[in-house]
Order: sequence, then structure tokens, then C-alpha cells
Amino acid sequence: MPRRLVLTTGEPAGIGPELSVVAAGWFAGVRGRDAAVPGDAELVLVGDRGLLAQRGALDLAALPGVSVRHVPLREPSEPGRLAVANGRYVLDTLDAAIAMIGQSQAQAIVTAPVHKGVINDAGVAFSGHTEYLQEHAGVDKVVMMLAGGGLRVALATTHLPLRAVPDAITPETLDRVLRILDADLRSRFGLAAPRIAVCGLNPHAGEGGHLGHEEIDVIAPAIGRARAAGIDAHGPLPADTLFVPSHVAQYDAALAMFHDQGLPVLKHASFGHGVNITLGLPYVRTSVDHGTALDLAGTGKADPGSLQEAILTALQMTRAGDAGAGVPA
Ligand SMILES: NC(=O)c1ccc[n+]([C@@H]2O[C@H](COP(=O)([O-])OP(=O)(O)OC[C@H]3O[C@@H](n4cnc5c(N)ncnc54)[C@H](O)[C@@H]3O)[C@@H](O)[C@H]2O)c1
Ligand SMILES: N[C@H](C(=O)O)[C@H](O)COP(=O)(O)O
Repeated sequence: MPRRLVLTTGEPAGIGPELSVVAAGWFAGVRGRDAAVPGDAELVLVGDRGLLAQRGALDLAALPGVSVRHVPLREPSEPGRLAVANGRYVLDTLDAAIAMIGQSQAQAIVTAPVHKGVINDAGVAFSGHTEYLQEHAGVDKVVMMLAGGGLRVALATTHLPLRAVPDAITPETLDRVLRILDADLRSRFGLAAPRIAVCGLNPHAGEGGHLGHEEIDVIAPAIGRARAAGIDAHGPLPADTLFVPSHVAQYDAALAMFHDQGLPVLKHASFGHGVNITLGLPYVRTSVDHGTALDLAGTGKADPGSLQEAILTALQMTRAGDAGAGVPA
């Protein structure tokens, strides 16, 4: 079977459709010529065929290794203008991709950005792809990790209001997150003994209990259990100084306790070339490091770099198993 990636083309009013067409053109151009994109690789764009034709300047049908799985819009889409009905369309594209994986028609899903707000406005509770794919894969935990600029930053909690974060950092969550992170760094990234830095939750990792107790009560014991299980976890470390370049370079990945503890660092280091990876799924899933950029939709100015990196990373991850090859951060 060819190495087939499914690319969901994202929120129709955003930059996803046009970037997907640009990425498809790039993919067809390097396929079989660049070692990173072998000649047996295929890319299936999932989305409304008319929308893709309208937003992109390429004839997708003429591109080698590229095809389109048509999913109809729920209503016509204009660049930059969200339409509530199309919140369901976005989920239709995700469901089509999940079905392709379930039927062994593809090995990986790459996602262009969606707008979480409009999907919720359409009446479906939706926190993000990460949580949606976890639920549909029937696994009890996945881990969001972004890679770029020489860093890998994983998150112990994902799309939660900040107020809910401390309660979500439980022994069970940390045990599962550390296990998945360690296992996937080994199996998908070719790291024999990954070193993982674990952030504290509070300023200065709680300052010995004077600035919060989660480090003493929950995080340090979880690191102890992980180490006893053979995971090379270190911490809890103050997040501000962990991310000093010479310090973080000593680790293969950093585990942040919440979204905006880890991702601003990663995006500062690599916005436009970073990749969002879901660990712990039974298949490979990667995505871009940016959102729907409604302000740029239809202008042709959006940078396709992160989507191209997401495609390359998905290809490398699908190969890591058979070749034992590593995937760079
Ligand atoms: N993978 C995903 O599906 C994903 C990721 C992040 C954010 N989002 C969603 O996107 C929506 C908008 O989020 P936001 O406004 O915080 O972030 P955003 O990334 O859409 O925009 C932030 C800024 O970056 C610029 N930008 C974004 N992508 C760019 C690109 N490819 N090239 C050049 N400039 C680019 C935008 O013009 C804007 O100025 C939200 O609903 C958010 O949840 C989705
Ligand atoms: N947390 C991601 C980011 O900031 O880039 C983004 O919201 C996408 O998340 P999903 O992959 O879960 O949609």
C-alpha cells in the first residue's frame, strides 16, 4: 500500500484551504525527488472540491500523488467570514479522515487549522483536534506536543480554562502523560532513552511550598514513579529558567503543565515552521503551529511553511517504525 496521508483542509473561511492547495503543489513537486517525500507517498485532501478550486490557483487533478476526497460545504464560504453552518462541515472533514484511517486507507492525518469557536457555535462542544481525535480513537489519553526550532514541548493539560488547570494535574494524568511521551519519543522519534524535563506549575516550581504545593504533592511524586518505571524524567523545574536555551538543550523534550506555559516559548522559537503532534493515538497525526488567520484568508500571503513541515513530519513518523529513523525537533 502507498504511504498515504490525509490532509483535512480546515476552516473554510480561514487560510487552511489555500495553504492546502499550495502544500499539495509543493508535495507533487518534491515527491520522488526529495528523500523526505518518497515516490510512493500520496496526499489526499479532504474538503469541498469547489472551495479548493476557488481558493487555490492549481489544478489538483493534474498533480501526481495528490487526490481530493470531496466533502461538501454546508453553505457557501467567503474568506475571512465565519459561517456557523460550516462548523459542521469542518467536523465532516475530520470524520471522513478518521474513517479513512479506520478503513486502513491512510496511515496519518495532517490537519489544517480549524476555528474552535465556530464549531461550538454550531452546537458541538469542541476543544480541539487533539481531544476530538482522542475521543474518536477510543483511547483514554493522548498528549499534545509541538516541535520546532530545536525544541519539543509537550503539555500535561491542553485546552482548559486556566482556572481549571490545577485540578486537572492529577497523579493519574501525569503518570499517563509521562508514559505516552516517553513511549512515543522512543517509538516514533527513534530516541533510545529520552530525557524529559518536567516543569513545575507555580512560579519557581513552588519555591519549596511557599508559592504553591502542586510540585510537592503531585508533580515530584509523579516524576519519582516515572523514574522508577525507567523514564528519564527530571524536575519539577521552574519553567522560566528551564526554557533558557542552554538548559532546555540538555533534554529531548520539556513537559509543560499547561498550554500557555509551553507554547509561547515554542512559537517564539519557530512560528511558521513548528509542528503540532498528537502522541498516544494508534496512528500518526500532525498539524500546523498556527490558527485560521481570518485576517489573511484569500490574500495569498499566508506562509505554508508549517503545513509543509507537518506533512514532512507525518511522513517521517510513519517511516520511523519501519526504518528506526529519528525525527528532528
Ligand atoms: N491547528 C489548529 O487547528 C489551530 C492552531 C492554533 C489556533 N487555532 C485556532 O485558530 C483561531 C485563530 O487563532 P489566533 O488568532 O489565536 O491565531 P492565528 O495563528 O490564526 O493568528 C495569529 C497571527 O498570526 C498570523 N498568522 C497565522 N498563520 C499564519 C501563516 N501561515 N502565515 C502568516 N501569518 C500567519 C495571523 O495573521 C495573525 O496575525 C482560533 O479559533 C484558534 O483556536 C487552530
Ligand atoms: N493548541 C494548539 C496551538 O496552539 O497551536 C491548537 O489550538 C491546535 O490544537 P488541536 O491540534 O488540538 O486542534
